[in-house]
Amino acid sequence: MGFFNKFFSKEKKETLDNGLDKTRQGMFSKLKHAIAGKSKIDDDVLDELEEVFVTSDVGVETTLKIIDRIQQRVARDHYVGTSELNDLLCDEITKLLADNNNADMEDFTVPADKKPYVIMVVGVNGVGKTTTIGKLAYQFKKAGNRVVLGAADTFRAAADEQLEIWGQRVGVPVIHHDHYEDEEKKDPNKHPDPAAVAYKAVAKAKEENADVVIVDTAGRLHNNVNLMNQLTKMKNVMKKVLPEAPHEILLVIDGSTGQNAFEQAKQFVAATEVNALAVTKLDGTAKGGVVIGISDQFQIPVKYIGLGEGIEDLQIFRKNEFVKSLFGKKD
Ligand SMILES: Nc1nc2c(ncn2[C@@H]2O[C@H](COP(=O)(O)OP(=O)(O)OP(=O)(O)O)[C@@H](O)[C@H]2O)c(=O)[nH]1
Repeated sequence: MGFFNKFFSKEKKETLDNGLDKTRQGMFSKLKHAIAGKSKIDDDVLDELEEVFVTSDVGVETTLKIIDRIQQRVARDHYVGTSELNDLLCDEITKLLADNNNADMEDFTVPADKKPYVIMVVGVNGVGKTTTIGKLAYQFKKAGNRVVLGAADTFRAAADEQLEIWGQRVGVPVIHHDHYEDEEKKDPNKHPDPAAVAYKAVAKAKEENADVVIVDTAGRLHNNVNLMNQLTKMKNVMKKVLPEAPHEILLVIDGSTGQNAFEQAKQFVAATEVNALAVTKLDGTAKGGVVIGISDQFQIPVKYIGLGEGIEDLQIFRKNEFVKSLFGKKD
């Protein structure tokens, strides 16, 4: 599908229920199988349950926590029938996620006392970084904010162009490196300094009294040290314009890669001070359980979830709604 068609062919945004369809169906069929012929939650059912969650990409540690909680409930309430399992799981997983103390965001607003609010977006190539930036810009603008984008992924020429298209689509300015519009200076072997773009973007946002500036970064460098050095340089340069910048380092991870998403998150969290997460591509995958594990394992809030390619297909992650949707519960 062409780049533009992705936006325009979508008539309405994905609902959470639609987006999580595959994950829900996958988990349900496994759960059904796990309790087939059983009326009571016993050790065998718990063993099966463990397998269901591990194979649904929830991750081993988080799975063990869930099983432990169910075990305690069963011990406390003596006889718990398998018919109650769904409610029990929904209840305990919601509580587990609430335990990490990360309050859900209310809406797409940025703190009024941090102006411009600087978001640096990190993640490996192809996870949906640029798309997430475009969707975020759309939501922030819709909420009445003035938005500036910074195309600081100077390692891939296409990244610039893609962000420019998003900027035009949303109607927000995109700050590029100096070579961007100067054909003569374009040299595929020379990468303009991403830190210079980050600086320009924050300076422009400050000058224009913008509310939020979202800065893209390169997805992959030759090694972790390089990546870390570059991200550090970008942060330091932004601080020259605004000492408290960046306020947010948003790591974008691809939920459809399941356990790989965990590994990516681990590496980035070790390399830089990630303080917010976005998990993309939850539509069309049965691996959505990974959000439960990620939310539990990293003491970093999952702020956003990507549920499709359209401009409106980014939602605020609300633990309660997410778990309810996953277990097919209606209010
Ligand atoms: N189904 C689905 N596709 C998505 C989602 N988010 C992004 N994509 C698609 O994933 C592909 C990669 O997205 P990009 O935004 O280009 O990824 P990136 O991380 O910026 O990657 P580079 O531009 O290669 O650095 C695109 O085809 C997007 O349309 C999502 O939530 N759901």
